[in-house]
Amino acid sequence: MCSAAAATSVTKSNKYNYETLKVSNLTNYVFLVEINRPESRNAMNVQFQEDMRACFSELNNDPDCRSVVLSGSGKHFSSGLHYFLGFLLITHSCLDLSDLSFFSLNDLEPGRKSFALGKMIRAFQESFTVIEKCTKPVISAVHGACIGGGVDMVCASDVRYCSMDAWFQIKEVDVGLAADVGTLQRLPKIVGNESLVRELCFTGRKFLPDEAKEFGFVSKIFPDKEKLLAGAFELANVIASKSPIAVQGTKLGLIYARDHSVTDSLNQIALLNQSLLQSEDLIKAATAILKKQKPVFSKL
Ligand SMILES: CC/C=C\C=C\CC(=O)SCCNC(=O)CCNC(=O)[C@H](O)C(C)(C)COP(=O)(O)OP(=O)(O)OC[C@H]1O[C@@H](n2cnc3c(N)ncnc32)[C@H](O)[C@@H]1OP(=O)(O)O
Repeated sequence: MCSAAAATSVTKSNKYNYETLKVSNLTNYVFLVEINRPESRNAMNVQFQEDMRACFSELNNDPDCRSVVLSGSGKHFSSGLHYFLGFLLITHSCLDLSDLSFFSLNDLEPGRKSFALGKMIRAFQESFTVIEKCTKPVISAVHGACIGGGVDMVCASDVRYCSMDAWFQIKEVDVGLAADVGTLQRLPKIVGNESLVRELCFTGRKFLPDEAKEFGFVSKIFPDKEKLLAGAFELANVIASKSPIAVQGTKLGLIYARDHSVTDSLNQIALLNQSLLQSEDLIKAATAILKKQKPVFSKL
């Protein structure tokens, strides 16, 4: 079993060097991504969004990565949207990423102001959608608070585990906005209980691990953060030991099926597998079963 302490930091290479994320390469193709702004309880700022987009696109292309554990450093998983960004939303100001100056959208006429806000929202959305676009399974390991943007983030991951001290809050209504970066779109499909989803989204009430597990938001609860990470790494290692062709084809199939009809999804998987069934991984897996050996799959 892997521990957080056994993680090898890969920040020495330029590849995974981020201001707001700490990326470590665990053994056997497993990566750990930690939101690394503990002083603000991992609040999500503009730099964080940029780092997320870059990091998950890199992980997606990295043949040495087969599964990812997503965690938060310090006391909480994430306090959600950074206060300052909330303030910018209220004042309708924008950060110009080319020269890091602020400009007021209020100087724009309504049509242009509306397009500028749309662009900003889509950039926010993409910083979590990259988790879904990454074909390597992502396991969220939540401890402490997981608020607003934190819930949006874990909704985009493949598996959600938490520790006993975790709590969740879809807090957007309390800050005067309709959640617009993934919770309203993904949560109903995760939970399958529209009545409960609406209750949680309309009220912003906190929910705790036992309730989250009861309605299928998290699949396992661990006594503390250390055991949570150990459990998440154990799962990530099992996934990483399988054929990467099979695992990544499965993620593509599951996400497609979530968003399309059964007929369309059967067609999609037939088209995908008419290519993937020609992989050497099938022979390797079958031979290993017959010989009672552990298969070793090539990098993908
Ligand atoms: C990319 C995002 C896209 C979509 C966003 C969707 C909307 C939302 O996320 S709405 C939710 C907004 N978040 C909140 O309302 C949470 C506010 N924070 C808290 O409730 C608490 O801080 C806490 C997370 C429960 C943690 O409590 P505690 O452990 O007692 O720490 P504090 O003393 O409260 O805070 C320590 C330190 O962190 C700063 N901080 C906390 N949250 C944020 C934040 N969201 N943004 C910026 N900074 C934050 C807090 O100000 C403290 O700073 P000091 O300098 O030490 O005073």
